[in-house]
Amino acid sequence: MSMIEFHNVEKYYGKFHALKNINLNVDAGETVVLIGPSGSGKSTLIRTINGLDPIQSGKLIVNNYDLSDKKTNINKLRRDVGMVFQHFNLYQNKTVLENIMLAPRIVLKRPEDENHELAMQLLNKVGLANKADSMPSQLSGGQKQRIAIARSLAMQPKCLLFDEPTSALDPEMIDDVLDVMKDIAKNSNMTMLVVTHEMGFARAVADRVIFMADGQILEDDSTEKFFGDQPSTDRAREFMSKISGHL
Ligand SMILES: Nc1ncnc2c1ncn2[C@@H]1O[C@H](COP(=O)(O)OP(=O)(O)OP(=O)(O)O)[C@@H](O)[C@H]1O
Repeated sequence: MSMIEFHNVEKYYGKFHALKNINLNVDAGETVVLIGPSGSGKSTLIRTINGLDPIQSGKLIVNNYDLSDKKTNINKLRRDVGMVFQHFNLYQNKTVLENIMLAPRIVLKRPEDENHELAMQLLNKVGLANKADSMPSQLSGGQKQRIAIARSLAMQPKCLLFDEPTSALDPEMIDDVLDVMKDIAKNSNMTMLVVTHEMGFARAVADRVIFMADGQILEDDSTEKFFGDQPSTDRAREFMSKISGHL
């Protein structure tokens, strides 16, 4: 079953053509990694999926919601499609536990004891149960990102979008965050779309790798093909050789 379908999608920022004729299908439960040079449209593409960036033409269906139709209730869609950002976006004046419990309480009306129990389970899952009563400012970047992931998971979404979740982190923090993401990819049925330069993560858990350049999808390959054979386009081969230090 498809979770995400792009049909001939075009996106402009003013006159700038940011997404060009995007056709993409992601099945429920798939883990897909998006790579490509800076400015190629990766963030724009995943931000269209939960309606953060509107599209101008084509058809975009996410979890059976039609994002090409302006009447679609985006807030309902966002209950099922979570997003983890590069800069965490935690509520600074709320404790870690409150950060995780707030949206399920307000949006899902989850009963308080159940909400608390699930939040604590998620804190355990990301290895930060001892930080429940801390404020975000007391955490390292890697810890903040693990809390942001736990907060997204608390909504029990069907799909999670990650926009360069480790790019703002010190190198020694990155693996802790990637381990949490690998665990989700391996042990849940969630659909995951991840913009990242972490090729080790892509090799370990991605079903597919998508390479973008200049607002277009140039490669959409199985992980085995992308890393096993050479990518088929010159642009992707050139990109991979530039980042080979990270492999
Ligand atoms: N709000 C905006 N208004 C105008 N132009 C934008 C806006 N957001 C992005 N762009 C432009 O769209 C292009 C694609 O940006 P996007 O952030 O999607 O690229 P990216 O592949 O995610 O890059 P990076 O890896 O650097 O984050 C860039 O040229 C960028 O300058």
